[in-house]
Amino acid sequence: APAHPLWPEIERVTLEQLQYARLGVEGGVWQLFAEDGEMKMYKREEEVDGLAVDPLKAVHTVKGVTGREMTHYFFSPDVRFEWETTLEQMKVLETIADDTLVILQIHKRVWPASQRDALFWSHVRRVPNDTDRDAQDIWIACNHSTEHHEAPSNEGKMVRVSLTVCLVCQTSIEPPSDGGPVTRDHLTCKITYCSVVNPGGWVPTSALRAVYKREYPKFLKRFTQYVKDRCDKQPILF
Ligand SMILES: CCCCCc1ccc(-c2ccc(S(=O)(=O)CCO)cc2)cc1/C=C\c1ccccn1
Repeated sequence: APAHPLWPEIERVTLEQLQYARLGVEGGVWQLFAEDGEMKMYKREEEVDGLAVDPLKAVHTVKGVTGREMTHYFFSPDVRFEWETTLEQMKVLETIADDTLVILQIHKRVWPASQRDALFWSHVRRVPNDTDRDAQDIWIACNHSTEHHEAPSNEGKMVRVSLTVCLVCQTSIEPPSDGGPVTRDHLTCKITYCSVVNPGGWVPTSALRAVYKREYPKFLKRFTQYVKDRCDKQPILF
């Protein structure tokens, strides 16, 4: 593993997020707040210092793509503006490895809040499926707030959010009964998207909850559709 000061934290948080994502939404602590076809979005209403920091967990089933493809396009900064509609600026501050970056994002101002930015490391990895031999490997992409000497301190101009986000994908293949080649019609990708975003500064709780209720379903629908469109008619990446 690369000898970078962030590496131990990247390793720990990525694996913690993997376990967290794999916990179901049973137990009655999660509130279903949006549903669209296969996509189900849950939240927990929590406040930290009077700020709503509502953990979110979404589950979705997407046909015709693999977990490697889904997490690749989630991780790749080159395509982020094609699906992330609330992004205004993005800069890769450091390339730690080909699967690990430090990114600064400035998001569009969301009325009535002041404009926010997010500074985080981003990591993607394949996790061998230790429980089920003939299942495909699991892929996880994880974004977690960090400090970085290259990031502007932007006194007073921008409020910095802190976030931990993961996208965990499990691909399954239903091989064709006629023994023919596996095509995208035989692929199903089960995804779990988890996010905890601390808005970093005062936002009226009702306004923040309205933003999340509007933006998260839109975001996940748009992102997964983007990946389906990109992968259509392309060779499958397992
Ligand atoms: C009023 C509060 C404004 C919040 C501004 C804001 C901060 C952070 C973020 C955000 C959302 C998803 C990620 S990610 O999953 O890592 C993918 C890479 O971009 C990183 C950052 C968004 C948004 C603003 C809107 C918003 C809120 C949810 C969902 C979608 N948009």
